[in-house]
Amino acid sequence: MIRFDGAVLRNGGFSLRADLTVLGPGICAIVGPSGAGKSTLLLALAGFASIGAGRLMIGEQDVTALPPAQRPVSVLFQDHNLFAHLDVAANVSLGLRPDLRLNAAQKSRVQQVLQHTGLQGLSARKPAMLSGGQQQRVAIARALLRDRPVLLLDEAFGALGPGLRREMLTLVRTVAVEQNLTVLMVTHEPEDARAIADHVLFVAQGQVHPPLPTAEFFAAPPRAVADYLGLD
Ligand SMILES: Nc1ncnc2c1ncn2[C@@H]1O[C@H](COP(=O)(O)OP(=O)(O)OP(=O)(O)O)[C@@H](O)[C@H]1O
Repeated sequence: MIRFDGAVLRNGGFSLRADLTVLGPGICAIVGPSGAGKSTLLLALAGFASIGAGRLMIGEQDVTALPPAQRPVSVLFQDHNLFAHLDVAANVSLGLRPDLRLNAAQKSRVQQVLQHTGLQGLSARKPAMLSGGQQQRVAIARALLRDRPVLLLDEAFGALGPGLRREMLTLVRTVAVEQNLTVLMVTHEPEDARAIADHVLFVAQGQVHPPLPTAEFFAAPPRAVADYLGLD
């Protein structure tokens, strides 16, 4: 469970009000107009944007003042930040140990995750020898190894074609269910939300609106959402 209590999220001169609960585990899509504050919301969850008032709870923990590395959160941005000089296995292993000194059990977990993300045959390749989708899978594999209960995706699949995009969404869904994750996923594609989200959360007009069940969000959208979706 994620809860913002009367929170004001700050990103430079921009501020965003948030007073809501996201129930987990499950997938919550974040939609809204460009510049509304969707990334700011994820940055605040990850600890990279400050919370100027109120508080943020993740599970039973008040994380309002916790630095990013100590939060129970892993983040995947569109720019997947792989290290060019490290092969796939090493890039993924960074999720477990930044110094790459893995014991046998940890090495076997890396192999498991590589298999799960369909990368087992590619573990010795450097990122430059991978397709965009394969690179994104490496980034997902690394995020999954971090074993944090909350996964944040910021337009993580925006650069992929429709087939790969669907494949990645399915992978996220599968892994979220298997690992009991709470996933918050910013997307510009309402179809992504329809495809895998349990809830949809709308960000607009300086405010994060409470999440609605996906079917309800699309079937009976509030006025501002209908405008955003281009419905009459
Ligand atoms: N470092 C910053 N300093 C000042 N203002 C910022 C900073 N980063 C973002 N902003 C502003 O904060 C507002 C929210 O930005 P944010 O990136 O959260 O929106 P978004 O909904 O994710 O947008 P998009 O869909 O276009 O990616 C925007 O008006 C943006 O110009």
